[in-house]
Amino acid sequence: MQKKGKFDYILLETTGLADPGAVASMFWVDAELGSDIYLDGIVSVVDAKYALQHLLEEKPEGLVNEAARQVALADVLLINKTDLVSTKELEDVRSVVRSINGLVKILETQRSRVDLTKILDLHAFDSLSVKSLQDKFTTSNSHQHLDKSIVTVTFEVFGNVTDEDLHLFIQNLLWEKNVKNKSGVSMEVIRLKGLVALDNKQEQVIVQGVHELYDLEETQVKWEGEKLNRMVFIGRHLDKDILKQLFESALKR
Ligand SMILES: Nc1nc2c(ncn2[C@@H]2O[C@H](COP(=O)(O)OP(=O)(O)OP(=O)(O)O)[C@@H](O)[C@H]2O)c(=O)[nH]1
Repeated sequence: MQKKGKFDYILLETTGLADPGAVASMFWVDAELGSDIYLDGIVSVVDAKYALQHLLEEKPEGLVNEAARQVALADVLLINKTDLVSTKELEDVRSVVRSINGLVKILETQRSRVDLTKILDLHAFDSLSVKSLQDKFTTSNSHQHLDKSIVTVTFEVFGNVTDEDLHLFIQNLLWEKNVKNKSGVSMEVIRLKGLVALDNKQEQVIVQGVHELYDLEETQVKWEGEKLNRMVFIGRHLDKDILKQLFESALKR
């Protein structure tokens, strides 16, 4: 790529089978490194007609369903070709997408025609997303449609956590992968978002994670009243009760 001056925006289209998480991780640069580039957000497109077939396809043990992974990582999801399906079929696609990713913003399109302001400048990875995280947090937890499927798990817990205990909680999940579900299978977190209360900070802190990368960012928003930590996990083999218990035990007594 050669161009004088700065780019306004870089849109990177991956191949159909790509894992967007791996690509996103490369661009998710630490703000302190002073890079001009920041990761704005991940947009995925599914075809209304074939989405269910692809999303619900069971892959052999150990293999991931790429379509479901792309939905899991998306900040915005276009359900395209809505003219080719009935209202009921569209509703089914929407509900499966929602069960995989409880945070994603869904847009329904024909010929992928979309208002650009809805897919650019998302700020999905920075502290500006606090408001939207709060708004979205009302989403309920997904019920699993398949045992091995990707789901969204959310919970809220009052309290404070120390910096160290929060890092330990996240690292056990993302790095050590030693947090297991009730069947003894390690939980696999693909995307993580949270609003947390650190014991030594007045402001709300946002946690973001993609694959094994994660980041804590202090926001400008001060806590008011009781501090309610909100966590969202998207991944496989997740168990809400165990995750919540673990987070609770990380909180300061
Ligand atoms: N009926 C209908 N057809 C569409 C729509 N959007 C795209 N198509 C048609 O679908 C065909 C395939 O286009 P796409 O599915 O967009 O193909 P693509 O995503 O570029 O293909 P890959 O990158 O290989 O996945 C083309 O003939 C398009 O004109 C739509 O909303 N409705």
